[in-house]
Amino acid sequence: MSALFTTGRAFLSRAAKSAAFSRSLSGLPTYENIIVEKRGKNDSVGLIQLNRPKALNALCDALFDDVNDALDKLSEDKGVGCLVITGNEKAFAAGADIKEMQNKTFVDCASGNFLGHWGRVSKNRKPIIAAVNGFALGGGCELAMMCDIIYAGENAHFGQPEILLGTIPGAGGTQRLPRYVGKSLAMEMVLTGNRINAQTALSAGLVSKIFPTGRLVDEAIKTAETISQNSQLIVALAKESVNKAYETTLAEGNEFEKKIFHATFATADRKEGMTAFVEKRKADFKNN
Ligand SMILES: C=CC(=O)SCCNC(=O)CCNC(=O)[C@H](O)C(C)(C)COP(=O)(O)OP(=O)(O)OC[C@H]1O[C@@H](n2cnc3c(N)ncnc32)[C@H](O)[C@@H]1OP(=O)(O)O
Repeated sequence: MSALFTTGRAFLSRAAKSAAFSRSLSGLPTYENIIVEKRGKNDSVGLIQLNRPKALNALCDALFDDVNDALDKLSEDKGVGCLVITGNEKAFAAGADIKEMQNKTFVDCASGNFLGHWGRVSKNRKPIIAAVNGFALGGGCELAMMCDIIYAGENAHFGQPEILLGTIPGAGGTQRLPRYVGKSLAMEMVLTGNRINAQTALSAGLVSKIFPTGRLVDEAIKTAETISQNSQLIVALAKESVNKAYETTLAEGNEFEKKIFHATFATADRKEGMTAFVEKRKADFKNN
């Protein structure tokens, strides 16, 4: 067992203990494949930790069902303003579960819309930060890219190695990756299966910040807490507007943004934010 793995297990067992404690306070359900907690000031951050360490958090169907259920619960929770998804220190997630899909046929995939339920992560209205330590490969890299912000630990590695398994990415790897890191690097990653490290991911634009491995999750929670202090209503509109930039032409995107900007003037939070500035006090947003 490597020193790194020992550290990862220690991290997990600490997280598991604190999860058990906070679950009893928060009323969040327990899951087989993930640990869910509320963290940060006023429990305003929902933390989802992928928890299949023996399989390097391979994304089996049941794990994704757990993630989707937790996202639903946290999205309904008015006290939670931002979410963080993480793994452990060895792996964020090593991809879709190869053992689970090894014997699937085309008919199984097409008729069951295999991986279709993964897309719900990117449709969530609340912002999601991926805190990536260790391997983020295949579906693991795609899961990180479905989130709104990616922070990486110094030991993070990103890759789309599906080509080595005789297949291609199936949850956005050939679509999101070129938009984030450019065509040349994305093409090289997808066609060779080679991984990039955290530093390359930072300079190419896949991640916005790198932190020491042990500090990563706390830093992601800090940012999530900052986001949670803003109006949830306006945060959701801002997220929608930034995402529009990836779905439309520049002119259409600018038009959309202007309309949403005008729409914020119909909210009490916009009035409160500007009044608080003029009165030199902190805004007290009510999410309306
Ligand atoms: C959308 C499509 C996809 O995502 S396809 C999957 C893409 N991902 C991959 O191809 C990565 C596969 N994993 C690896 O290449 C390696 O595990 C590694 C480089 C991530 C780590 O290597 P290491 O030597 O450190 O660990 P092991 O290979 O011994 O793995 C430990 C344990 O985890 C199981 N495992 C790892 N990845 C997966 C996976 N994607 N699906 C299912 N299981 C996985 C691996 O089999 C080992 O378990 P064991 O019981 O010992 O067989």
